[in-house]
Amino acid sequence: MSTGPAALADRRSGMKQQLSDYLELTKPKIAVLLLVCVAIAGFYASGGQPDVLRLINVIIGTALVAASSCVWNQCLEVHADRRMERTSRRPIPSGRLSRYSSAIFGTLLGSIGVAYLLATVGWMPALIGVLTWVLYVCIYTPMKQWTPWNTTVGAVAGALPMLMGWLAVNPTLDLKAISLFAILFFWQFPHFMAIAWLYREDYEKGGMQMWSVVDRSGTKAGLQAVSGAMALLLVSVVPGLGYIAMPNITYMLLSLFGGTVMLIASLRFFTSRDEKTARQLLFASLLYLPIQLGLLVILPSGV
Ligand code: HEM
Ligand SMILES: CC(C)=CCC/C(C)=C/CC/C(C)=C/COP(=O)(O)OP(=O)(O)O
Repeated sequence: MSTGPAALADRRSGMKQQLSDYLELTKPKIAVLLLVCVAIAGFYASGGQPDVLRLINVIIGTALVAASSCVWNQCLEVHADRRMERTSRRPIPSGRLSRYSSAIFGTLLGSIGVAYLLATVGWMPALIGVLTWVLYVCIYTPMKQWTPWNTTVGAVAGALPMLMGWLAVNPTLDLKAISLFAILFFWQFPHFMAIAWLYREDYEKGGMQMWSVVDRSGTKAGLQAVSGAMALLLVSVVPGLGYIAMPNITYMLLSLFGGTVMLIASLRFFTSRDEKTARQLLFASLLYLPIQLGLLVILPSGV
């Protein structure tokens, strides 16, 4: 084996590339927003006075289990990912990482994550973590090839981590916990229908049965976005109700405003269905979620 400076530099850059490939497998951008949501759920569940260590622990455990689910998702979807432009350069379809080593990596992440959750925040968040993993990897992932209802199942998997954050600090799932779950659940319809429309040709190539593929006119994707945004507008107000005698009016008004922006963006997408309205809706969705949930941190008196 060559040990000259050039060979050493080559080996170092190869290792760097591998590390960045393994990181890419965990879909870190989605994970960041998801973990912000988990943190806010935990903060909100504690009535604004969180046990910081428990909060950090549930974030770490959820990050590991979510990363594992994303790795396994890509191990199972390699053939479809290879056919789609958006995903063809991912580490497994492009041949930079093997399916085998990725599956081992995903299994390690998941096992450590579940053990970590069990050891630090108890069995309830750990159980929801396992259920979410199974829902995402074993049900949602294959379902994408069968039916457009896959998004509804994916949205349950996307929203369940809210309950992990909640249950880590509060063992009772009440109306506020359910409203947090519902906010994240309904948010995903406008978020994803914009994406499903933008990448409809790609999804078709990958054999994915999204609403934008089974109905090429885009009417059904538009309707799903608008229905999701309407439901989102309604449920986002619920955390402001607090005790009936003391509703958090500021929170409720700001929620109505944010929800209306999402609804208008969804309606524009429904009526025009072009690149511009879809991109605007996707952008609005990515801005809306951290702001909406941030209101629960800034204006906690509605708890
Ligand atoms: C049915 C559920 C969901 C589906 C099918 C979905 C799908 C996707 C896809 C395909 C992209 C990539 C878009 C692109 O490359 O332009 C994306 C972007 C994104 N998603 Fe979702 N998503 C879902 C739920 C979620 C959830 C629950 C979160 C976090 C709370 C989330 C956060 C994000 C973020 C932050 C981005 C932008 C990342 C980037 O720029 O690559 N998504 N989503
Ligand atoms: C704790 C735990 C297990 C959390 C998992 C939560 C999680 C990763 C939710 C993601 C929601 C979702 C359906 C994303 C899109 O995946 P996709 O497969 O449609 O995206 P792709 O086409 O880019 O691969």
